[in-house]
Amino acid sequence: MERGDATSTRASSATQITIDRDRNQLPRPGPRSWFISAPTSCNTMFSRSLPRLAAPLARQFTTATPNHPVFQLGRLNHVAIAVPDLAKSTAFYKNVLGATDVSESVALPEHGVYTVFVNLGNTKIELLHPHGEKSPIAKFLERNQDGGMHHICIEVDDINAALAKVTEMGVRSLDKKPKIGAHGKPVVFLHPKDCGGVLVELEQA
Ligand SMILES: C[C@@H](C(=O)O)C(=O)SCCNC(=O)CCNC(=O)[C@H](O)C(C)(C)COP(=O)(O)OP(=O)(O)OC[C@H]1O[C@@H](n2cnc3c(N)ncnc32)[C@H](O)[C@@H]1OP(=O)(O)O
Repeated sequence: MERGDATSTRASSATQITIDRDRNQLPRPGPRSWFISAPTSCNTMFSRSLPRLAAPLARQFTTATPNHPVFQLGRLNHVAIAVPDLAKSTAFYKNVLGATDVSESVALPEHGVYTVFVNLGNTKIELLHPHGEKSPIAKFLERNQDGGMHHICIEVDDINAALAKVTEMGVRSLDKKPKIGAHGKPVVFLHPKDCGGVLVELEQA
């Protein structure tokens, strides 16, 4: 069922949600299931976005207990760009665009990348270059030989709560547990196919 079908199949949606809540479980993860499954934490948002739904259904949502801890989304930490030539791309931001706060190249073998951070003040650009033969960005660079935008990183205040919520809503994370990312803080990556075609990194701020 697509999001636009919600009002026309109101009765079946309500039944589904009630069954899921009563079993204390949510619908199985699957493509786009998080648009329609309305887990308990989104109940207020869901009911606001469909104000014409019957009032008893909205009240039923707001009294339910979330199955996961609550977390807050923060600012955009960085936009990562995979590049075939790290020195050349660093020079572009430094010498052509005039960036003044540019880090040295740092090897992160546990992530299979070298990174350079270009600090713009309001956010950062992370230049990524493959490190080692099993780099997770190698295939990406094979497909995008001039380089390209690889992921975005958004801060959260509680990475475990964020991971629990996205998992509950059917979004695949690429690791079962958070890893320590480029800033020495826990991170998780979310599958680009579940995030509108963009690889999304969440970082605990
Ligand atoms: C240091 C740290 C930090 O900032 O803290 C980092 O940056 S580490 C940065 C490097 N680490 C990571 O990226 C870790 C998470 N990444 C991964 O686990 C992987 O790279 C995946 C995202 C699962 C992709 O894996 P893999 O390349 O083996 O899969 P694949 O080539 O078969 O791709 C599967 C589908 O996803 C798409 N796809 C692959 N990478 C993508 C990306 N970056 N953005 C958007 N779409 C992407 C492909 O086009 C393909 O779509 P089609 O099927 O339609 O063709």
